[in-house]
Amino acid sequence: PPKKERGNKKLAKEMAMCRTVLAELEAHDEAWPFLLPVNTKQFPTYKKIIKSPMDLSTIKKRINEGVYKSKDEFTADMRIIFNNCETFNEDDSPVGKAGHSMRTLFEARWLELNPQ
Ligand SMILES: Cn1cc(C(=O)NCCCNC(=O)c2ccc(F)cc2)ccc1=O
Repeated sequence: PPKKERGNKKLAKEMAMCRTVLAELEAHDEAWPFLLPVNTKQFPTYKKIIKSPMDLSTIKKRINEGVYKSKDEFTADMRIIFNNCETFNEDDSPVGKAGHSMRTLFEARWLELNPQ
């Protein structure tokens, strides 16, 4: 089949995997800080400190709107979530701890589905 068709099939498979991992993270008990964009009325300094806000609902939207051109763009947005969390939260805070465990969960699951 033509290159373009092969590429689209590959991307569809990659996005199906991204959807699977995203759904698993959303279902996790410690996903609550990351399900929606951080409320900047509740946390007024957030916008000043965090230059690239990201959350699981935004990633879901981007998958469904066909924004990602590869699984690497998906993983880059996922890692922004966890890096932002470390920037804004103490490691031993509830949100900080949730961020560390969700990052560990994501990276382990991602490796399972993407043997290097
Ligand atoms: C990533 N991050 C999150 C927070 C944070 O406190 N975020 C949630 C506050 C309250 N929101 C909920 O508890 C909630 C939200 C959605 C949901 F479906 C169920 C519960 C603070 C700093 C930070 O860096």
